[in-house]
Amino acid sequence: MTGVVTVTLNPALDLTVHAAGWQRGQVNAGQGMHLAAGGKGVNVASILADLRAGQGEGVTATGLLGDENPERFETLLRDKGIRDAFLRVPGPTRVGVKLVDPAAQETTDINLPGLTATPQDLAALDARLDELSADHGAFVLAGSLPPGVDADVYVRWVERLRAAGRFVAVDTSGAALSAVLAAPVLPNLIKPNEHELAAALGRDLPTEDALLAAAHDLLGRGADVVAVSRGEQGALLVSRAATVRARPPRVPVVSTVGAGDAMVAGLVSAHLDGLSLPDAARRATGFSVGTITRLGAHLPPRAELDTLTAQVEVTLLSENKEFQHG
Ligand SMILES: Nc1ncnc2c1ncn2[C@@H]1O[C@H](COP(=O)(O)OP(=O)(O)OP(=O)(O)O)[C@@H](O)[C@H]1O
Ligand SMILES: O=P(O)(O)OC[C@@]1(O)O[C@H](CO)[C@@H](O)[C@@H]1O
Repeated sequence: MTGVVTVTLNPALDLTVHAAGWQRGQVNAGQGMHLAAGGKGVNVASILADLRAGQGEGVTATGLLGDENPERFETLLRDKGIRDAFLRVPGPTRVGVKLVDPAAQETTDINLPGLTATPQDLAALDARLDELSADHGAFVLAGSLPPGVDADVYVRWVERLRAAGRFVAVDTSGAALSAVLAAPVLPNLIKPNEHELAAALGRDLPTEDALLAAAHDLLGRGADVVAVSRGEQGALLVSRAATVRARPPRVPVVSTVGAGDAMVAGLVSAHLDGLSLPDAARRATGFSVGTITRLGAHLPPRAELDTLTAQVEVTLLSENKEFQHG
């Protein structure tokens, strides 16, 4: 059972505005804009489909999608061969503003709350997840929660899916991440960035050692892989078999939106392909770097991706032979 389901409770139409040297509180000139379907799970599905060279077969995207502006989502999913299992809910999907300053190679995000989910929407999504879990092996629960959703929704789904023997990855933030990290059953894979992890645990994690200690603590409590991403500094990854640091090469950044989602897609595909942690770290970092060299969550062509992936610097910080093949 190899199919992957990505779940996006709070998708977003990403409005990327390029404004070189823009200044807060000033009148700024923009050079261009781009509107694209996004949201973390949508982006993960998009990257996974690219990995299969446009044959998204085996990738299913679900969640809650506003029925007033679904066209860009429907087109993306259709073009990439991703199965559209989104429930339609009344109203417009939120817009996410991504202000890119190409000169500073910096992206500023303004994420809106999204459509309020009703208890009926959530019950219907529960039922859809049950259906999908019958014949899909891996689930990615990604992104923020829209209004109306309890912070422990991912906790419930992680418990249910893991009890059914499914592989579950979670990438979220805020109260939803705090709830996931405090739950008795952890996801197989967790990918917070360093700031999200510190905020969710309610303490500073100012050093690599502090981040690694926090990640190891989550392994001890049942996660299989914890990947802490650190923007241009790369990522720290831990499993029971190894502890790894991955550093990306320097690349011309077009937009960092989707960098973390590409990393999640890389790690999930690495799990499905049975890669070791160092190889998974290399693949996932290659995906992230490839994604930030273009607009939207898309992998570059194969040759370019391979070149970037070969330039990722992977350092094995420690290994545990007992679990090498675990
Ligand atoms: N400026 C950059 N230069 C090179 N690589 C980068 C840069 N920003 C991000 N990356 C790569 O992308 C990975 C994930 O980035 P980051 O830690 O910013 O994730 P994130 O905060 O979850 O991202 P997002 O929420 O925007 O998708 C990093 O580990 C790194 O490999
Ligand atoms: O509000 P969330 O769900 O945390 O983040 C939403 C979002 O920033 O995440 C994606 C990039 O990771 C974007 O496509 C989207 O706008």
